[in-house]
Amino acid sequence: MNPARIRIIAVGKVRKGWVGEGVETYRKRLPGLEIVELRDGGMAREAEAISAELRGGEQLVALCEEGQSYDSLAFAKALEGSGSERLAFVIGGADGLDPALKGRAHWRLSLSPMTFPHELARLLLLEQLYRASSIQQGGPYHRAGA
Ligand SMILES: C[S@@+](CC[C@H](N)C(=O)[O-])C[C@H]1O[C@@H](n2cnc3c(N)ncnc32)[C@H](O)[C@@H]1O
Repeated sequence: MNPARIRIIAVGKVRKGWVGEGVETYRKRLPGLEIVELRDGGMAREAEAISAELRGGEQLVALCEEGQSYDSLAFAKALEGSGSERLAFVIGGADGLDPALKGRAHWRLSLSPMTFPHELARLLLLEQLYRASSIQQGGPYHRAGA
């Protein structure tokens, strides 16, 4: 997996230091992956800002509880299957993502049926992206069931 074809577009800042540390740890392990932070300000405005941020040819992956869920091996495979497509993983703010935006997403991805604060969703997504990259490379990071 080439992390440079992945962007995370996230509404809201990471305010908790310990979450920020985790985000930075995994971001460094995924060189080239870009994180774009957008201001929070209501679902409709946020949806406009997200749409304006998306690049032509980039596939929108909306993070939402009700999306498709995977185990880590299947997620790694799904990412591999997306070939060289450029992916924008979009994380909503406190109000969540606009339903119309989710409706036009190429892929709706759930990290769990439970709801997480956006900061934790960012950290969990990064960790799973790193895990997927390690699985694809046959690295020792992923030990299923361990
Ligand atoms: C606090 S949550 C928003 C909750 C909001 N009440 C809702 O119904 O969407 C903030 C963002 O984190 C992400 N998120 C939270 N839990 C998630 C999960 N289990 N799977 C995927 N994304 C999640 C989503 O992008 C969501 O828009």
